[in-house]
Amino acid sequence: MAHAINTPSPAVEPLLKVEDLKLRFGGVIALDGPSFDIRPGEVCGLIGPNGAGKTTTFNCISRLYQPDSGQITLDGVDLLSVRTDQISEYGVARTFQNLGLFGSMTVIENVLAGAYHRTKAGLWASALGLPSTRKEERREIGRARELLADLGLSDVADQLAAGLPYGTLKRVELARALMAEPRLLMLDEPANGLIHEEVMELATTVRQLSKDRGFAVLLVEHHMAMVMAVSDSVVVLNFGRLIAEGTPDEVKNNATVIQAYLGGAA
Ligand SMILES: Nc1ncnc2c1ncn2[C@@H]1O[C@H](COP(=O)(O)OP(=O)(O)OP(=O)(O)O)[C@@H](O)[C@H]1O
Repeated sequence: MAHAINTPSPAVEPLLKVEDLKLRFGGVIALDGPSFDIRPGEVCGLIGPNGAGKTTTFNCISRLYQPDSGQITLDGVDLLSVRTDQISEYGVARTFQNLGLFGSMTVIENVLAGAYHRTKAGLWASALGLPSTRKEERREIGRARELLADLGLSDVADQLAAGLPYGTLKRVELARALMAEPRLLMLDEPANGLIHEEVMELATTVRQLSKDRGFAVLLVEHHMAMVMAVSDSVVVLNFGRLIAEGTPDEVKNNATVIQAYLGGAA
């Protein structure tokens, strides 16, 4: 079966390694040493009760926060020495809880904006319409149209983003992140604002694209059905510490996890 063949094997070297992260905000210990790995083509769900440290971990990896100590490496590269505005060059793409799209641009223009760090010419040369950039631009437009087709968005490609249904915009944002051809895609609560059917559809799409294209996914999400459906591995935090890690089934049946979600201390 495709699923069994594509599920990452433990023999594959991790792409992302997070080791012993510590971060304190004044008197609050937000992260108290979690460590975990994600392999290429693997979807990793990061869960935990409110205040567990999920967003803080996400923000350390996406370089919005600098941990007090610990290590984060992507394919051996020290991500902690990389600035937020450089992470896409290292193969990390992310989506935002409140959509980072431009309403006054068309869907395809928004998706193309995800590619500019990859083009040799860059945004300004393209804006000036220099002949040397036109060939590259045509290639990028072709890629954007393919991605839009993969995400079922061909019909809205030339429409303005403003006014499109929220579920559609979530897919546009995903397409834009994938335009950068990331090795690690980071999703920040993608289920937010979607109805259950849309969430499960998005879960299937993310899982399929990750397997087909071989990129890893870090998913921070409260929607348990989505996390359990999409993840190869699940990492559970509570009070800034890693309390469990395993397959969705292992984590679902873990007594410490159940206790943490019922409100008790781990
Ligand atoms: N910028 C900040 N300043 C001060 N404290 C913070 C900051 N960011 C997070 N914290 C604290 O760090 C702890 C971990 O927060 P974090 O947002 O990472 O948890 P979370 O698991 O994402 O929670 P939620 O599910 O509610 O979003 C919490 O106690 C939170 O109040």
